[in-house]
Amino acid sequence: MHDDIEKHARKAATLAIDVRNVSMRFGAGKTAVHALDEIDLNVRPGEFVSIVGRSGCGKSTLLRCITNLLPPTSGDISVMGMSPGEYQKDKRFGFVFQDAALLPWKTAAENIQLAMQLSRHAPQAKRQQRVRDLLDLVRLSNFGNKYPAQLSGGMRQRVSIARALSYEPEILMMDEPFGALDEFTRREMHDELIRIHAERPHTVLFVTHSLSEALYLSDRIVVLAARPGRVKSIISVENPRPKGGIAHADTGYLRQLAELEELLHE
Ligand SMILES: Nc1ncnc2c1ncn2[C@@H]1O[C@H](COP(=O)(O)OP(=O)(O)OP(=O)(O)O)[C@@H](O)[C@H]1O
Repeated sequence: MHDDIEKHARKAATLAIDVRNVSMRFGAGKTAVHALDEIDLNVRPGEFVSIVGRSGCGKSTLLRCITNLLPPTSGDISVMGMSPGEYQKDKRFGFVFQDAALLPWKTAAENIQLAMQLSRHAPQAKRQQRVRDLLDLVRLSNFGNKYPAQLSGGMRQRVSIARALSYEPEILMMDEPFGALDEFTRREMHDELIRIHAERPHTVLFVTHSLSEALYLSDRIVVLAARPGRVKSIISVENPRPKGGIAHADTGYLRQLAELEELLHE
């Protein structure tokens, strides 16, 4: 028994995110929505894991449960060995959403600086240098004094990524971050994200509707099925991004893409 507890503690400490048997039901009786059903998944530190599935299969609900925005109806979640509530209080997740949600009356640099100020992360004297470093990281060194309306959609998402990284989160939660971008900008952002992840390794949980995006970016892909939302399959990407990205025409990539398509449409 004691061994079991110790084994579990060791396992929990080595996982960034550990979701065990999590179910989520909204409402009660006949109108209840069974959004998540006995979900099991884990993410190792530094791993890039995507969640894909049709609209309504519970992707955002799962993210909300993990980040303490929503208590699951049953099951256990631990984040770096802590409950989501403890983790959020102690460390904070980095968030990037589809809408960059920048304050329009503040410049790119001020938006990043404000996030640092609110999280009381870096000492005030160091904040300006940190903002410059982050703008460099997302390749916007010359745009720090521009307002969101003066930036393209891709640039706004770069600011949003810099803002999320400003308080050095261990875990980045990305919910359809490139969903509103055109295909060219989206691909450019994929390579940017791969580069940023290589320069500043952190754990990423990434929600997307795009199978090709998931395959291009991830180490593993969790495929959710809908009604109720459950894990249908977890796929290890054969040639994951640290090896320098995958050509979109690579045969392994195309085979895994077809496998994912089949899983989602069967
Ligand atoms: N607060 C809520 N109250 C009631 N039902 C909810 C609530 N939030 C989500 N749901 C329901 O739970 C299910 C899962 O929703 P969720 O938003 O997690 O799906 P999703 O996979 O993120 O969808 P999409 O890809 O369209 O963003 C849906 O049927 C949705 O209507």
